[in-house]
Amino acid sequence: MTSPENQDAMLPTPEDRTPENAQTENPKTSAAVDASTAGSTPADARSLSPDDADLSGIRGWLFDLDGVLTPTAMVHMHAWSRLFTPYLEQHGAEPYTESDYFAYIDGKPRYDGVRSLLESRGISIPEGDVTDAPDDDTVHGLGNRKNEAFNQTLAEEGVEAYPASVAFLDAVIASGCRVAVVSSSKNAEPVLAAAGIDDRFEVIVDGLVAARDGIRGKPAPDTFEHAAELLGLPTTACAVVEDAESGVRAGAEGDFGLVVGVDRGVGRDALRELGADVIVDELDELLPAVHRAAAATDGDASAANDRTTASPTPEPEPREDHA
Ligand SMILES: O=P(O)(O)OC[C@H]1O[C@@H](O)[C@H](O)[C@@H](O)[C@@H]1O
Repeated sequence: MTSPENQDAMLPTPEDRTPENAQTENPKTSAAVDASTAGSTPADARSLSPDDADLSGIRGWLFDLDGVLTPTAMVHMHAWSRLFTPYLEQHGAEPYTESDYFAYIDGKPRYDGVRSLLESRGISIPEGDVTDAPDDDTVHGLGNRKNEAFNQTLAEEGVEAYPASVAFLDAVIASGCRVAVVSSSKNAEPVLAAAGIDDRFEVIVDGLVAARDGIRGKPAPDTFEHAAELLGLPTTACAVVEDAESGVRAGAEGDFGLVVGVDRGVGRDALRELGADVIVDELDELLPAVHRAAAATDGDASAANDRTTASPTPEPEPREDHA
């Protein structure tokens, strides 16, 4: 079993990111974002610190999985590298780097990741279909090859959830919030089960659900919106929790109450510019805000209770009729 700590140690830092992969477009401002400025805080930074976050209107939490709840972004990353490092070499293309993962693949549905990376190298191959064998030279064949590598690592190493994410998850559940997982991965259920946290979620919208129901994947907000609907909550009462560029874009694009960016390597400035409202390194930084919101709700409830149990309002004195 690989511990989250060990996997964390392998995570790329913002410094590992190259300027060329960090060029993104802010869906809210349409401004070009250059994450090579990571480390400096723009003067107009609008993201709240976790200490200032007001969670009082939030009744549902929509969690991404890989990189937010479990360190499986690393497992995906390695599986993609096992696919594309030899593949690009064989095609005489620019070598595959970790930066390519963040720029073209992270958070997106499997075959969208393949298309996006191949497009970046000007390589065009047939689409094929999901039944393609892993050694077929098609978009689906390559995706299936990557999936074999992913499942092999998962079986060999297992997965442990991030302890801080589990602490946060349990705190929001205890505070009465509803929770869902929203993942592009078709392997979300086995990953949640391997991490022992599958029983905590009442709703799971994963790559299988999206493909079955024809829901657009991240960076479109649709899978998050679908999860809010299944929870029976308006999107404005839900918070999106994401670590990937495509996922934060999806959250910013929708009308959600809050977008929390977890910095696992994308970089704080890039997350902020993509539309994250609050940025943390670990989710337990938001525990004080959860407790504050729960205390305020309890306070409201007991005040309402006091009002209903207080002695009834006396009948008004009969008005003297001076007419
Ligand atoms: O191939 P899967 O398991 O369906 O996953 C698709 C994608 O799922 C996302 O959650 C990951 O961030 C990506 O790295 C991954 O490629």
